[in-house]
Amino acid sequence: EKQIDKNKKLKSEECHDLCCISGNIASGKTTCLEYFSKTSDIEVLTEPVSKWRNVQGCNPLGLMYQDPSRWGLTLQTYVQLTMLDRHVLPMSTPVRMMERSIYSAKYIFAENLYKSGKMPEVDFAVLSEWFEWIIKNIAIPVDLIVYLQTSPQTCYERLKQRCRDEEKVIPLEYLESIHNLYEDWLIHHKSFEVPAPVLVIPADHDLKKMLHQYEENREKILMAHC
Ligand SMILES: Nc1ncnc2c1ncn2[C@@H]1O[C@H](COP(=O)(O)OP(=O)(O)O)[C@@H](O)[C@H]1O
Ligand SMILES: Cc1cn([C@H]2C[C@H](O)[C@@H](COP(=O)(O)O)O2)c(=O)[nH]c1=O
Repeated sequence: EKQIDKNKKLKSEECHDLCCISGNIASGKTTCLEYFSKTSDIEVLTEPVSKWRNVQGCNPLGLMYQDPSRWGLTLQTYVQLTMLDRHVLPMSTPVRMMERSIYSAKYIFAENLYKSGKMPEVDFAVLSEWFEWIIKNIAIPVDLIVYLQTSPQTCYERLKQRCRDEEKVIPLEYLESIHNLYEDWLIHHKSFEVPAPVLVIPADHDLKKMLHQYEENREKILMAHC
């Protein structure tokens, strides 16, 4: 009976659900979103990486990896803007799945640049003031964070296999830092406030096992808010 109620609610206009798929670089977020995009009544928003690689003919992602101290703020400001743009898009389906969020851009990537000494204090202060203003003045509801939990080594192998030009300079240590920041935030609750409940999915497995796990968690993911 509870199940029928949930299904009714899912179909009704009132029930909207935003689920953010989070995890390290090359952890399998896009692959996960592609899988769920085959479900009807779900809107899937992947990260606008193509914009980060090409804004009016410039490539802030590539520039950041070449010279993080000079271009970190430029990239993170643009990431913050494009994430915000995604968050405020009116929802046209009962469920939206989105790759990462404005929170992970700030709490993981900007934080990593700053903590590793690659973002100057003044840049981090300006970015932080922008971020604080946004989350104070604009509603950014998130109902569930799905954390694809991988080892940095797995991501390193998948990253090499995907072979994005800009990312060829990424060493394993970079993925380890990102991993530790994710773990401190979403698992150990040691750093920043977590804006929604977290569903942890172990994601070192092969694709077949991953798809099986997505099926097992389908209801939790798609009905987080209902
Ligand atoms: N479970 C998996 N096992 C092996 N390779 C995978 C798996 N999931 C994704 N991949 C591959 O790893 C690379 C990164 O996956 P992707 O979904 O683009 O990650 P993300 O969006 O998190 O950066 C891609 O080449 C993808 O085909
Ligand atoms: C959110 C965010 C991302 N990046 C970088 C990290 C990766 O190189 C790409 C995103 O790729 P993924 O395969 O989807 O993880 O963008 C960044 O530098 N800063 C950020 O805030």
